[in-house]
Amino acid sequence: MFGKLKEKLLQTASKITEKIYTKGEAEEIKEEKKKPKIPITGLFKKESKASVEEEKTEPEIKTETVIEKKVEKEEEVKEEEKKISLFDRFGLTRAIKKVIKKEVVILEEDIEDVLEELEIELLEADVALEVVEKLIENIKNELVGKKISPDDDVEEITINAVKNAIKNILSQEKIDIEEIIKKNKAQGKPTVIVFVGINGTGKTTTIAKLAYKLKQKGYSVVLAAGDTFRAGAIEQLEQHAKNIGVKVIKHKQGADSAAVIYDAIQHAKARGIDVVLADTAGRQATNTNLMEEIKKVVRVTKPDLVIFVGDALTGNDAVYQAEEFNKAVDIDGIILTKVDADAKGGAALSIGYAIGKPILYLGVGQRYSDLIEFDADWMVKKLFGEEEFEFSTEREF
Ligand SMILES: Nc1nc2c(ncn2[C@@H]2O[C@H](COP(=O)(O)OP(=O)(O)OP(=O)(O)O)[C@@H](O)[C@H]2O)c(=O)[nH]1
Repeated sequence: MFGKLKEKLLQTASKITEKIYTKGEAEEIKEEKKKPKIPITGLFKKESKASVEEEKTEPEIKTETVIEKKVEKEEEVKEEEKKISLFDRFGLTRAIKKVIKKEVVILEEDIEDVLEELEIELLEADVALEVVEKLIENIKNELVGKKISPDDDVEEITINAVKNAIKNILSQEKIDIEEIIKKNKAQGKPTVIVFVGINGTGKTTTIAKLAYKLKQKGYSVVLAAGDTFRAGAIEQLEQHAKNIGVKVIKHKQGADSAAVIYDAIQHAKARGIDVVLADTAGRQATNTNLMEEIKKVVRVTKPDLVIFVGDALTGNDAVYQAEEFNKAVDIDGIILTKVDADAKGGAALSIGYAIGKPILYLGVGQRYSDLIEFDADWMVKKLFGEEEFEFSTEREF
């Protein structure tokens, strides 16, 4: 996940580390690493005379056991010797570490060229320009002027500087959908969520995934077939609804989208249903008429949340579309789809910062369970290789 981005960020941290080593005239030292888990000494320890004597006085039947034990111990020793030599061969029991010999104060000129390279690479990874500029500024704020002494762990300082710079970009005010549902439930009303976005980003699919997730959490859900424009959209939503066991409120194709969603809300109120998830037709932000229509849908239905569904594969275009939809209907949050197919990761890093709204979930596949909650720490762990994410290629739709 986010392979390209991860590689560029880790490379930057390591290049800055090398700059500091050079400036601080670093030298290499050998340091003993933690011994492997098995207490090696325990295996080599000469058995005390007494214990050997004891074994000798053991009854005949035990002789076999003593010999077996000795063979077993020798085998363990051989095994361990093999491992030690392997460790030695790869130097895993001894680490080569660099330590700067004198204190270093990082100047902007020390890291300028590394950050210029990073700027180009991030743009190639589909990171929006304003996000690239902010990230570079954040790294400079973290490092320029920083004093590093010979006792400091240079690698840790540089990797943390890049991590903090990323975290700052990803830290938009989070929305807790369940909290909103519970609050509305207490007031006896459904939570209405309208999904907007351009064609083919995965709105219909994402609605089904969220309905599946909410149902698993014990909430009742009804879907509103508000995409009355695209041929087959209503049937597609109905199939998803059937697969996950929720109801769909629909009108004929071509009907007024706001009217369908309005009816779904009345249905939910009448039956005490917790959540209404409303689909809408995909539309280009440049299509003024269709943008006017989505404004009307939001005005009439007064949803608790307007969620923009963006396609991670479209990189900067997803950011542009999010900005346009945000101007038109003031979106509350983002769901980024097809992240499983997006090696670059630029949209995931950019879209929230560009419009100042949080990413709520990521779509990571074509199963109903392939919708995962998003937060800054989660993404930082993925970007800095502290956690891997296993995608599934299984398809449920
Ligand atoms: N790999 C992958 N495919 C996805 C994901 N989310 C949606 N898709 C696929 O994207 C395609 C479009 O999804 P839809 O839900 O039909 O898109 P839409 O936004 O409703 O499209 P319109 O109705 O034209 O607006 C489908 O083939 C989905 O299976 C995802 O997270 N990962």
